[in-house]
Amino acid sequence: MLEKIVDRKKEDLKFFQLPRREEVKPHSLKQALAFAANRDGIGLIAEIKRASPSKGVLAEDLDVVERAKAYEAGGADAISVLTDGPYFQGSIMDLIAVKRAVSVPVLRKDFIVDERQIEESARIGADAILLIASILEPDHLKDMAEMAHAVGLETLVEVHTKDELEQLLAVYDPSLIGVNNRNLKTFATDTGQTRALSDSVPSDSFIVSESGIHNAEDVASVAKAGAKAMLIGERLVSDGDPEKTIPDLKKGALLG
Ligand SMILES: O=P(O)(O)OC[C@@H](O)[C@@H](O)c1c[nH]c2ccccc12
Repeated sequence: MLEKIVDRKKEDLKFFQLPRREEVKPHSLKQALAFAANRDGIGLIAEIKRASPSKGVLAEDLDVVERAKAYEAGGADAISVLTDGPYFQGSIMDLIAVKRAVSVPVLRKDFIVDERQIEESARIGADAILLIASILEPDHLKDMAEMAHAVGLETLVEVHTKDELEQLLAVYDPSLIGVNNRNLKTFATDTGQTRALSDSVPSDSFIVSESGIHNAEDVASVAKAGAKAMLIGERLVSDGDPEKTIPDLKKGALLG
């Protein structure tokens, strides 16, 4: 599946055009998450996605601006916006609209494989981008991260397995490491993955646990495993009252 997504991305990049630059104020993802980890025990990146390859349509008629404002009002420390069109029904317009509407940092979630997407991310006002270790060779990932930093973007580097993490750490030491709890072959999620990888993460890196977090027990488990932040999509995108759900989820960090 990941291969299919990346092939389609490369195909679409043949028609790439740079958007005009948004005049927006930058906000640091890392600072926001570190602040929240101290205050609440864990930081939260709340995600906006209409659909996903594993679950199909989650929220087709989603009003992304209204949802982003509700996330912010509920206490989300940052917002992630899926900008992939073919598989997640998102677009850079979603990110532009969200960034204009909130004052928490905004993460661009996409399949970044080409340096032009980095300049694009900076122009649309993203504060940070996701770089996925399973689609970029370690050296390439390092180059892309450095290019991103040079244009003022922060990076969240996502790994799925211990092997991937160790190969990456041999060449590059990211300060924000996302552990994806989703097995990309089966799509199954297991929050235990965060625990399985946390010992291999350098102590000065910040762990963001991603995927499959649905309730306060899941939050407690990833917090105990050493995650300083979590990325939650599905659970929040279809929630009737995210302003109430977000504080309830965060309380999980104080359990057990
Ligand atoms: O909806 P969930 O299970 O809460 O997961 C959110 C997020 O982790 C997931 O959307 C994600 C993690 N890594 C990605 C890479 C690309 C697209 C999406 C993702």
